Amino acid sequence: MSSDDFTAELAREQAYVTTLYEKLDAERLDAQRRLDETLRQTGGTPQARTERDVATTLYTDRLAQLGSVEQGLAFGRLDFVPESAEETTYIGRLGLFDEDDDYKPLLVDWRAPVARPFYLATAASPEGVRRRRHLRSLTRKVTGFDDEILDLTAADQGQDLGLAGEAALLAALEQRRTGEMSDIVATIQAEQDRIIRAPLGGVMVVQGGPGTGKTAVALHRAAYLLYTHRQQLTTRGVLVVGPNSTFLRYIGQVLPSLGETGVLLATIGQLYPGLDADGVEPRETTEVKGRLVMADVLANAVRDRQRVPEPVMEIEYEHDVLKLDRKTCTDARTRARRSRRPHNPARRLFVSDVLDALTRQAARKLGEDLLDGQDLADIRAELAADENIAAALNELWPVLTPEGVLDDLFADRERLDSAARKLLPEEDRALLESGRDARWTPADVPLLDELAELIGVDDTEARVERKRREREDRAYAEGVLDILEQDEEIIDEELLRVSDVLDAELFAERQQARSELTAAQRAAQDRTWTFGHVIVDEAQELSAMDWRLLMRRSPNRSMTLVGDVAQTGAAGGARSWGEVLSPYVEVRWRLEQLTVNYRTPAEIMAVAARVLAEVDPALSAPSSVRETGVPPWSVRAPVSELPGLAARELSEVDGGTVAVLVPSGRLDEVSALLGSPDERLSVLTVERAKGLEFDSVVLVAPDEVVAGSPRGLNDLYVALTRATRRLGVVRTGDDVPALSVLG
Ligand SMILES: Nc1ncnc2c1ncn2[C@@H]1O[C@H](COP(=O)(O)OP(=O)(O)OP(=O)(O)O)[C@@H](O)[C@H]1O
Repeated sequence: MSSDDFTAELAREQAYVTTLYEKLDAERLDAQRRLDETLRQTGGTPQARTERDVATTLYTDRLAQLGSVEQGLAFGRLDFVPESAEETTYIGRLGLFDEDDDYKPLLVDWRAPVARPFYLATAASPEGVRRRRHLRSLTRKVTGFDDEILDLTAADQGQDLGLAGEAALLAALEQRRTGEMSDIVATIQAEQDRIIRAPLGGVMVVQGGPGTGKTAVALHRAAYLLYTHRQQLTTRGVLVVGPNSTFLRYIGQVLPSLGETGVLLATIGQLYPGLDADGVEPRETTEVKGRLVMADVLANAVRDRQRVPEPVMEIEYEHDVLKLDRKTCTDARTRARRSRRPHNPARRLFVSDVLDALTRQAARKLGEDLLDGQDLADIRAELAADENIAAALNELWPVLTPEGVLDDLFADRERLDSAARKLLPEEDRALLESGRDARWTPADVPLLDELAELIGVDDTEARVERKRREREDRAYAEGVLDILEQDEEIIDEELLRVSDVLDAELFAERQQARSELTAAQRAAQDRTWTFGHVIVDEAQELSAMDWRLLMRRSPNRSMTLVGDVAQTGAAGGARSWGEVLSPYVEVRWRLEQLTVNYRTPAEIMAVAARVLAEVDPALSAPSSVRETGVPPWSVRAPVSELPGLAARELSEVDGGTVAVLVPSGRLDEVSALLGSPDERLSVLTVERAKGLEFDSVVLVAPDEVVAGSPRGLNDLYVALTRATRRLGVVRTGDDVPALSVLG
């Protein structure tokens, strides 16, 4: 294309894109006007109010969505071959239609079926597409475009990796990293697209090496599923689980940039309402807590709290003594246990049987034959209200809380031994011991969740309280509305402005009430919430106990699990997907693989591949899409030289990000040394860097990373594959044979 032709074509694209933004602005105004109108309506029947709430939600969501697509609204264009039904289709972040022209699509949402050829068409299989164009833009200005002509003469384009829109893809990959992940909606590749659009039901595992876009794919899949199954999924919500809060912050913007705000992002440590478990503990302790056998340990711990007298318990009652013997209590306990109810609800049966026995005893003392049924009921009620008897019942079958049981278990060696002696060897039990009220760690959360199941947390009171608060809020809102209505009848024009102010306050309150009702937020407060779909990133890190918790949140087993067994760092993490999943779905899960590495350049991957071969010769590293021409470097130097090395890297990446990755034992030392005011520089352990990426990575003391855990080589592999442009290794101790290529 000549430069004149290019300029003219760019102007045409600009004109079209400008009309799209005009349309977007008009839609925003319209949604805002409708929202204002809805919020201004007052009073009415309860049904009218409910309808108003629904409309408020609808317009607020629409406004948020329209606000989120400002950058890169339209990013693609397809021109079809002349004989096809379509001619030209623009692809963008959401759908826009022309109401004046029979709702002709002006812009097609990337998730709509008609947009698919944009991601799938190849020269060999063009799907009716003649030309695919990627539009580049900055704010609302179109700055350029890249074309691909899809005819067979171009069939060898995209080399053997089969890349679509290669120029646009490479341009995206070469961008400096900002510390926040960005969406890939303009350059999704065919192998990724198939995963993003896979059917909703069932368990799908996406296995792929580092940088193959697993995280990106998982998030775009969430957006796709919400678009395609909106009705079903907005009520139950979608849960995305990530390995830690650093990671969640890193990915936090992707879904909002795709117009989706209703997804719950959480770590396992956040999946027990009311807790944000972020305590730290030795790796070995985490491993023991994650073992499946802990479910039996906890079941024993709860059973141990259901006691019987040895052999008799004497209770003072009204200047007399009542006796509870072992047999009576054992029978009551057996009946309560056989009910298969959890501990707290089963308590009612135990208490009832014991009270019956005590009532009979007290009646005998009073001369049984003289008493009628009413007398017996009165005695029973008195016994039930007696403090000593309540204390005895509490000793035998206490009301429990998950937190209380777990705290007691880990702080009291006798309890721990009793529950775990036959299940865990002495050294593992020692690892579980902690001080009372120790900070909860992420590994405690599935244990608390398991206990909540065993104990059956009685949330009746909380529920009643919630209902009461809802009623109060509603009554308050109605009161304000009534006042407004009366005022509006009597006040003159000028004073109406006062009611406008009041309206605004009320609107704000309604907004708050509405947001409290999103599925994601309700789910966050409710342990028993089950999600419409569950997505797990870095799924290889989860322990057997983590999986039990997640499966409870997904009884319909509609799940997308993304991860890489070669990157497993957790001692209790996955070695094979089958092993992890078979207890829950047997063989009913499907595997998808991603094979192209979009992050790490070939020069760095060559080093990482050698480490992978040592982890397991059967595993193969993904192929890199690009080379940088910059070989990784390696020096032997003391850590005192790190400030200089880090500064050099910062200037090399010219505004990009640098991470200094350290073995966990050196985190404090190196952080203090680098004490960086520059937010583009971070010091992280390899564990924390999992899932993240940086323009440049400096790995310190690789030998200590390898020696630091039973899966040290996996950790080394993770560390080497975090860089998008430059990699350096600072050796302080022994050489690591797997890195010998670096010299
Ligand atoms: N189709 C694509 N277009 C543009 N960028 C892409 C594409 N696919 C992946 N990327 C980019 O490649 C990088 C790696 O992606 P991502 O973090 O999702 O990989 P991953 O498989 O989760 O890696 P890891 O296993 O190391 O955590 C990201 O910067 C992502 O934006």
